[in-house]
Amino acid sequence: MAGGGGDGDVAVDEPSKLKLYSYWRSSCSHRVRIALNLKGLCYDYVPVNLAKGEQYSPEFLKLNPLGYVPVLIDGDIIVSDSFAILMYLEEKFVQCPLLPRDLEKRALNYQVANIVSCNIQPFQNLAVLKYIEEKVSPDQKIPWVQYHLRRGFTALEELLKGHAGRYATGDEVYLADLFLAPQIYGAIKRFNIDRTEFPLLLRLYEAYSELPAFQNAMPESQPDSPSSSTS
Ligand SMILES: N[C@@H](CCC(=O)N[C@@H](CS)C(=O)NCC(=O)O)C(=O)O
Repeated sequence: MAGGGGDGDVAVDEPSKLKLYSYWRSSCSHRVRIALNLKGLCYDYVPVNLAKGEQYSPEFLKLNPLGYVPVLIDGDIIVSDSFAILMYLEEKFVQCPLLPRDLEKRALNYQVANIVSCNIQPFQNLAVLKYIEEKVSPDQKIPWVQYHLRRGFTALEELLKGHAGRYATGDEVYLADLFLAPQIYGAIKRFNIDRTEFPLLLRLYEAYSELPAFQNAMPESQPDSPSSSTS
């Protein structure tokens, strides 16, 4: 409750704190964590352990019937899917815009976001990898992800080479960067893509690693990370 002081004061409800259901290694949660940090928004971190199947608990399925993180709670409002969450945050909190005013650049940001979220990330999802492990072969899991990563990254290098500045679409951080940083991180750390194969993406990744909003969103910095000092 805010307010207080004189007898005539009326208690006013404070805006409720944002809550993010997240998993430390989830690239989709990672995108949202970067946006929350960039916009300077405090939030409560609610871990959902995907490795233990907590995404399928009845409580979590009430929030997102698909059983995926991230989910953002803002008071009575529940938003799932990272793209929807990012657009929600963008419209509600105007500071540090995630979309450039220039229409062509804006379209490019949407395009990069969709390449990552539709043509790369779904192929490495836990449920998909489990399916390949069981129905195809455990040995095929990593080559499968690497194939789709290489295909997507090759397109992204080509697409961005005429537009990138310090960041993906110029010298300011925008939506495209929020999708690229977690995806490049995963490609290097989890799926052993050779850093030298994609020089432009590697250069962007190095630029992100200097920004506090990106550093604090890293998987290792999350409370549920096995390497976190707070977990
Ligand atoms: N389009 C959704 C995809 C969400 C998604 O795939 N989340 C993954 C983690 S990055 C997940 O929860 N996977 C759980 C599973 O595969 O069981 C988004 O962008 O939020």
